[in-house]
Amino acid sequence: MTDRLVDARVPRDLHAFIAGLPKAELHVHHVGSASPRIVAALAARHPDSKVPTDPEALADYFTFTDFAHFIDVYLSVVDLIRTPEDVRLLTFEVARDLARQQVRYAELTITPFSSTRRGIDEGAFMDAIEDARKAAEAEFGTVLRWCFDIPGEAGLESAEETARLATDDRVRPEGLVSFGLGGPEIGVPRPQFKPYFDRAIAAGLHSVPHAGETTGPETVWDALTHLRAERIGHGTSSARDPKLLAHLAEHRIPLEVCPTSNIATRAVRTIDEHPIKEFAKAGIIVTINSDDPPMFGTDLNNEYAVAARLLDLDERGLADLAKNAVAASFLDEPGKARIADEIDTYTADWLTP
Ligand SMILES: Nc1ncnc2c1ncn2[C@@H]1O[C@H](CCC(=O)c2cccc(C(=O)O)c2)[C@@H](O)[C@H]1O
Ligand SMILES: [Zn+2]
Repeated sequence: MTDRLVDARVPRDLHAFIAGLPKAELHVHHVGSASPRIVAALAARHPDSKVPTDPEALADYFTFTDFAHFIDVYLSVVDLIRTPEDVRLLTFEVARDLARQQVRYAELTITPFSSTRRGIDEGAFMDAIEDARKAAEAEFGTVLRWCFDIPGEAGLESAEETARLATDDRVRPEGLVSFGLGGPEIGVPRPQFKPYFDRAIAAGLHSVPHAGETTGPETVWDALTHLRAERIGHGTSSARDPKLLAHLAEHRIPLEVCPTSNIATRAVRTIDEHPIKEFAKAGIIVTINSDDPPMFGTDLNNEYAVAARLLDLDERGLADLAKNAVAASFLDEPGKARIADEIDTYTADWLTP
């Protein structure tokens, strides 16, 4: 973690505990994870790009006026990924950044439609992510799995293409575990995506749409009812609907909470107004995630520090948060047990005088 990311209101020893804590990341975007180092490597290959490579200029470039502005900037980074070798580099280097934070398991949200529509061959794209996944697991020990998401604003054509790539046995990659829906929510009603989620679920994939990030709780209800969501990406506006909070708690639907993201995209005004505490109080399974970490000037460790402050957690509370993510993941049971044991051993050792 760089110093820029150290929340001074969290004690240093808690930062150190978080830095070494084995973790699972359930909500992080592939392209949105391109660090300045990765952006510079890609921009060197494609010098006509408008994305700045100097870290200071990049930090400015990654300051957003609203959600629509964020998506515009996001798509300019998507434009940097033009070849299967770019895809492989991005994926492998993202795994390196996760491994450095002791992330043992990550579900990476990938938008294959954005790459295939830009002319990358679908088979070569799948080979690139799978090759990087296997190489990363061998080199770093970090297990990667994929969530393919529909960029909803790109229309039903993108839904059809994403569903095809996720369900056709000849193309779908081995590491694919779930199906999602991202991008702006305003003007992009969730129910229209039901047939595509039905196909993905029938093919054995888990349903993990974004909902309630930039619109109200009704979008979360829609994601539950029409898309059969098993976890909700963000779900921030659920806090405005007590019945929904009770439903999420009762049905054990975890929220993928990304606190700093919500401030950076201006979905929430200030970090102290973030509803994470209401979620925890309502008995909802809260998981902590980073979304698009370099774009939001954060990383997963910093998100745990933010959560520690907002939820007033000590080491045991942080270990429980990390175990929430492991339990809510789509890893197999032996894999989950292995990481949960590692979290317990690490925490017990840390707390032993
Ligand atoms: N916080 C976030 N909340 C929601 N989504 C987020 C977040 N962070 C990252 N994303 C990603 O942004 C993509 C958006 C891409 C998109 O809208 C679009 C529209 C039209 C054309 C094209 C194209 O590619 O040509 C793409 C989503 O698919 C999602 O994976
Ligand atoms: Zn997201």
